[in-house]
Amino acid sequence: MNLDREKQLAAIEAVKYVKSGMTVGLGTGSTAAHMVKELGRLVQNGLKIVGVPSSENTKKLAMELGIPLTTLEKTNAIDVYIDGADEFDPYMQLIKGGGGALLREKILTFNSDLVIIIADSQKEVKRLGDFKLPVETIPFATKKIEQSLQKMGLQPKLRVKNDENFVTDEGNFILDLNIGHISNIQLLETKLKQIPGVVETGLFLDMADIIIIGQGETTITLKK
Ligand SMILES: O=C(CO)[C@H](O)[C@H](O)COP(=O)(O)O
Repeated sequence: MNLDREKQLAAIEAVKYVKSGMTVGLGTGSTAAHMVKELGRLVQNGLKIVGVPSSENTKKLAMELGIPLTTLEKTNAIDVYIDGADEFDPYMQLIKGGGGALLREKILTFNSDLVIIIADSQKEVKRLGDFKLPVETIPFATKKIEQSLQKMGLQPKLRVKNDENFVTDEGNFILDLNIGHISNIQLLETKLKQIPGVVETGLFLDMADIIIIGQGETTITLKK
């Protein structure tokens, strides 16, 4: 099974929803990078779009490919947002944030008319929770949040990169939580958001309209 090829096929399929004149939200990660590259190719061939990147990495890639960009504050509406996911379940609920861009990703998702998730076949799970749930936290509060989450049995782990705390594009930290196969995911989201200093979680509940999954040499599409 070639997972990278599956990501690419899902990305190519998703880009078919993009038409000239649209404002397109650009996700982050290796699957989203395939989508940005495909859009770049189409832009070279005359597609007229404006992109809103969800991270500095995606911004850099899109600029290299000649995709015109704007910012969220300057745009009226995002027609379609395309991004990857770390896990999705049969109810189209997601865990995102493995790449650390969950805050901007969730903001773009919330502000988009159509949300398309693209994934390789390994991202599909019966129940969310094998992937460690990323939670973005304000540095000032992170130690205390960590203690609260420890008491909740969620085994928080401060994300580290190159021996330093991982810092998001918004200047925050990330705690990765072991949520297990928790039954009430909505309640967990509510509880996490109630902790002062928690900026956002990687639970994307009821946010995806379409999920396109690469499966071998083909794709499968789930719709809400
Ligand atoms: O949420 C994300 C980044 O914050 C990514 O979409 C998620 O981590 C999937 O990444 P990849 O496509 O590389 O598997």
